Amino acid sequence: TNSQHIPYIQKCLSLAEQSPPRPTNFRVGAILLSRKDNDPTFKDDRILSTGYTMELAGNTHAEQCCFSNYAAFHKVDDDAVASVLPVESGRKLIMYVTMEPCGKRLSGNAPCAQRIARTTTGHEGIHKVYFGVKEPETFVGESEGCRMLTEAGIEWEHVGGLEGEILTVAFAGHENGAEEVRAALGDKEDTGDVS
Ligand SMILES: Nc1nc(=O)c(N)c(NC[C@H](O)[C@H](O)[C@H](O)COP(=O)(O)O)[nH]1
Ligand SMILES: [Zn+2]
Repeated sequence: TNSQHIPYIQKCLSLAEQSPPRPTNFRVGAILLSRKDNDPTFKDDRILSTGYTMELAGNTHAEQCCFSNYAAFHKVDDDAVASVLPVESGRKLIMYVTMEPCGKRLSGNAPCAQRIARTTTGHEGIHKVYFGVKEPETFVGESEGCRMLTEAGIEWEHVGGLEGEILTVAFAGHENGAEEVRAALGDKEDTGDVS
């Protein structure tokens, strides 16, 4: 069941709530952790880094800040973060994000799915990404993040149950945020069963 992932999505949501509201992006929170294989209790999880949208200067994304915070702690440039991520036999690197990592950014900055994929170039890197909601179509239409992760051989999983809370936080800086939340949630119903 995905209930064991909910506490992490909720922690990411608390991070997202620290993000300054803007109409030009979503407020998102991210956590990077190391998890022992075959440990369903998660009691040996090690949080490596966290990030939220615009935590760091400039037009920064939650996942981008998560990596950048980790790179800074280990005194390397952002683009060298893969080289300082832990590689431990019997453990995997896992990321939790309130929203599907972006596959395209209107700003043209490197999308987070690409940043996550790059951790596996020449290194073990991120094994799996859990997120609480697919990216709404507001900025880029049909989201590409999951496809990019799959192409990079990175697993991903949608952890359902908190979509309303996540979208309400994400859209807080938007002119008609509540309406956009309803629309985004409504999209889900369209794709759901037709009972
Ligand atoms: N996963 C994710 N984490 C974030 O921290 C964030 N802000 C977005 N947002 C996705 C959205 O598609 C982009 O915010 C817009 O496409 C505008 O692009 P910029 O953010 O200006 O580069 N998505
Ligand atoms: Zn992003």
